[in-house]
Amino acid sequence: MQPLLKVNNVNKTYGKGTQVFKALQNISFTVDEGEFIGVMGPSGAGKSTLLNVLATIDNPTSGDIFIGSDNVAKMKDKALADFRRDHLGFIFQDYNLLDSLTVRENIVLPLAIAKTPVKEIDERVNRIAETFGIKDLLSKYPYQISGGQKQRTASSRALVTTPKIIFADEPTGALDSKSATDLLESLSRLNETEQSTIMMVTHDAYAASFCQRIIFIQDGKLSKEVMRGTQTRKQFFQQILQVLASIGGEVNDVI
Ligand SMILES: Nc1ncnc2c1ncn2[C@@H]1O[C@H](COP(=O)(O)OP(=O)(O)OP(=O)(O)O)[C@@H](O)[C@H]1O
Repeated sequence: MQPLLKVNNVNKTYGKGTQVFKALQNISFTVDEGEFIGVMGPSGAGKSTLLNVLATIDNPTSGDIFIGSDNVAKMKDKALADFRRDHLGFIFQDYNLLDSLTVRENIVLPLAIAKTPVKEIDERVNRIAETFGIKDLLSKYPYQISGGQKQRTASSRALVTTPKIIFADEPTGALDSKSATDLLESLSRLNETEQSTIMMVTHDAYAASFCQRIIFIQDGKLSKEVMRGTQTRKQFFQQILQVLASIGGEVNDVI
């Protein structure tokens, strides 16, 4: 597998003068194409900051971030906005759906902006709605569907443009356990069948156990890394709990 994401010596500081706070310090790692990688760590460790910097939502203070052959850390605003629209997908905890649009219209939005032909739009929407199990909901409005269904709609919208990489920040944070499992299984399936590259921040060991690899952040630095390898998901879950206990992260002991 080729590295798709290359992070070299990334630093992020907030504030100025004596008020400087180092949220990320010398972060370096790579993510292969087709990997499903998790980011974990104690509250305030820098997980969301890292995701936001990699996802071009925030600028690093220094360092390089290659997505494919493009160094997004050095890109200017206009090029960055185009790159974000054309190559990146986002899933947030609070869905960010537009209430005045149907489920279908919400999913179609990024394709319509990219002026995709109608026939192709129909094919793509049907396929992604099938993957996320929301085909019967396409004509409903966000207020008519559950939180889990909203998140599967938001995930469909993030993936319908077949982005190079999907960034998910606590995507199961607001979901009940059944809805969380449905979402995580859909993401895993997509990762396996379409080789989608997914990076997910989560504080939840159960959600993390669906990943192939987890990197742990502590005080803005990379501290540990674990691979699922040939372990079952339950064995991986136990391993993640052990690492969390050793670094003082939150432990969410459900399976
Ligand atoms: N805009 C900002 N200005 C100053 N400090 C910030 C800013 N954003 C984040 N921080 C600080 O940077 C550190 C990392 O924050 P971040 O949100 O990345 O942590 P996290 O690991 O995602 O935490 P949580 O699990 O609680 O969401 C925290 O100490 C936070 O207070």
